[in-house]
Amino acid sequence: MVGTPINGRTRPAYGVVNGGHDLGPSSAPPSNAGSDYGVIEFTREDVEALLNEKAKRKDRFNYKERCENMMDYIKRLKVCIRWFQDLEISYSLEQEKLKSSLELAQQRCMEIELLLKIKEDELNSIIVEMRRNCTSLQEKLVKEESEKTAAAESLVKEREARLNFERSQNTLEEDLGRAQRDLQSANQKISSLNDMYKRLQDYITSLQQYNGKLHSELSTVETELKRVEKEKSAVVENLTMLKGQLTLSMSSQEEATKQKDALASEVGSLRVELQQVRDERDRQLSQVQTLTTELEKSKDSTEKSCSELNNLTIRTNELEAKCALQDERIKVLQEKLTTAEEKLQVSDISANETRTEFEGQQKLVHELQRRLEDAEYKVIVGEKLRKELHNTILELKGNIRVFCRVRPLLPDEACSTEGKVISYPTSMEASGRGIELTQSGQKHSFTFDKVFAPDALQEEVFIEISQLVQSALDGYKVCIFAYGQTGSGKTYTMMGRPGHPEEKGLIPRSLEQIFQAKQSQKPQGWKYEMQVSMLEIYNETIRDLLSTNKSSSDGTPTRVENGTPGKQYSIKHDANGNTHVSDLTVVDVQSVKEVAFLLSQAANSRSVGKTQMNEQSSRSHFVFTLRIYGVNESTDQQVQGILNLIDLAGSERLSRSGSTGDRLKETQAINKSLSSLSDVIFSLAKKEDHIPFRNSKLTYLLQPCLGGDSKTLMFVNISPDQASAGESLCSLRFASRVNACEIGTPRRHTNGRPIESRLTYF
Ligand SMILES: Nc1ncnc2c1ncn2[C@@H]1O[C@H](COP(=O)(O)OP(=O)(O)OP(=O)(O)O)[C@@H](O)[C@H]1O
Repeated sequence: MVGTPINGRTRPAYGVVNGGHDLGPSSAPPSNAGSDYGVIEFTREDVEALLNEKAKRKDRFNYKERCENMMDYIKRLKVCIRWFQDLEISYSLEQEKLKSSLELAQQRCMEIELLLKIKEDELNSIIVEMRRNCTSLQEKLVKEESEKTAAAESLVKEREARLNFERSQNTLEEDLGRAQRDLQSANQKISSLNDMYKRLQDYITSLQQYNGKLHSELSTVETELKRVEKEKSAVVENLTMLKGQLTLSMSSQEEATKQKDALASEVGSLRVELQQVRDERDRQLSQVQTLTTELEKSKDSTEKSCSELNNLTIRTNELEAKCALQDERIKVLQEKLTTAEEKLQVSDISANETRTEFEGQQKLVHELQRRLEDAEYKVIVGEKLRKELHNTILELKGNIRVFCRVRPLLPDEACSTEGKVISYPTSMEASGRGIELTQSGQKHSFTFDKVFAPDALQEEVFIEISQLVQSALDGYKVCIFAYGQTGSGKTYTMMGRPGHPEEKGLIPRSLEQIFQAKQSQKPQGWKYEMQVSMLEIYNETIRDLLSTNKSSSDGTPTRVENGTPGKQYSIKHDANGNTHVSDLTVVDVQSVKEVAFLLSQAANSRSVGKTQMNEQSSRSHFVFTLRIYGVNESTDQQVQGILNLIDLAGSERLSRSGSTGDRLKETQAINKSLSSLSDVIFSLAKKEDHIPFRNSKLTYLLQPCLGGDSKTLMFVNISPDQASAGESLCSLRFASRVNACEIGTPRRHTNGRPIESRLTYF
């Protein structure tokens, strides 16, 4: 029997006992059997070794040994039995152990099965859960996938957007770069502008210096001019004397020339005569010769003709005598000719002398005239340059220009016995620009851009503003307004005296200049369109002076209601600084005549009335606007200019004017609007943040001229009489404030068509 492995070990093989005989005494117990037989390993090899031993010892069998061996063998068998018994016990123990462990294992198995079941249930539930999860996950997955697709799409979009963004970022970066470059260039420009500003300031200073120099040059030129004029008068005197001498010498020269001509003709005739005599003589001589030859021939041939010969001799003698006589005559004539020729030479010399003297004098006169013209030209050029520089300085400064005009004393004022109120400084600096007003013994001095004394003619005044008027044609906004106390000459300055063409004012003269320029610029391709509007502000209400829609008079003999009754004309300024007055009549004009007609129509419609201060006092502010639109067809240039000419109502003191009723209301409205004007001017002069343009219709209308980019000129009209000294001083003070106002640099308007032709640009 072969043992089966238990617990990894080979089970011991039990010896086979064949009736007790088969087992010899040599059969020894297993070698490894312990004395205590605790655990004995009795393997198959041990059994086989025992059997082999038995076989070997068969031959040498003997009983004793066999007994001993048997005994030994039995002993060993006993040991083996005991071992087997122990083994059995241990096996049973083991078996029990195994049983118990099997039971335990079974229990464990059951437990495990139970556990497994639980686990299976758990697993099932988990699986169910998992399936559910799986389904939800699948749903989620589907959702996720759709989301993913959406996300992918949005990613694509995002990418595109990102690309776009990157592109826009790039463009933005480029823009940024450009902007930075622009900024840099702007900074450079700013710095260059600053430099330019500094340079301009230097230029202004140098211009001022130059102006001063020009003034001094002007004075030297003037002294030079005076000297030249003196020289001129001396030269003119000299010239007159020389002219007398020249006339004398010319007459004597003429006589001598006549004598010479007579002598020359006499000499000519004598020469002809002499020639004739010579020819006669030659003819006679040839005759004599032929006769002599004939005579000799006839001498030889015949003596018959002695008588003939005698005759011939006589004739010959006669002819010879004649010849001698003629020779003498020739000699006399030749002498005469020589003396005549000598005389002629003398008269030629004297004529030459006179001519050279005359030519010398003429040269001197020409030289002096040229010098005079040069000096005059220099004076004109110097004055023009001074004006231009002055204008440039003012334009650079951006100031409102102020001209002061003092009117002459009126007949009822002339009787004033008190001292002179107005005087004019004669110093070089202030000449033509300064004015002094004396009030209560105190002298107040003012300087303006130009001061016109009472004797200044309308034409002289206009010459000073003609350049400014021209600017309107060149595309500038120009505003000229007259300010002053009532009766100080504002209307006279702006409109002139009606019915006296030589005293016409700035408005008609400006229009003449503009229309002349319009004509003269035609050959250069310029075409102009002009529009006129006229309004007045009466008692803070705008009235359209060109409106054909008039109602009847309001009771005042000279005042007529204009425009639609009760119509409110509103003033608006657009972004370009143009002013629009709603519904105002705008008339296209082609000639001065048309404008003159409109002016007379407006003058008839104006609010004027008699006051204590002025027989014909303007009771409103009059605003004349000429809008000019020019286009050059050859160069495609466009200009848009505006000329505003304003005759303000006169300021007056209620105490002096003695106004009542309507006049009082008018006076109050006038004073209020003029006081708003002075508020605006003061705010501008102080460079305040808020300028109260809206405080009156007048200031709101004038806003672009006072606070914008137009070329503005104010006339301050002054009355020279003693009684008006207070008002004159106020006007002068106000004017000097105006003069100090900076309104910005005038800007030329060179593009864009005046589309809204029915609106008034101011
Ligand atoms: N430079 C001048 N030469 C001659 N006369 C003048 C001059 N200036 C004004 N006058 C005369 O003075 C008078 C008053 O002038 P004007 O009417 O122009 O004053 P005004 O300032 O317009 O007055 P108001 O504000 O009351 O209308 C008129 O008779 C006018 O002819």
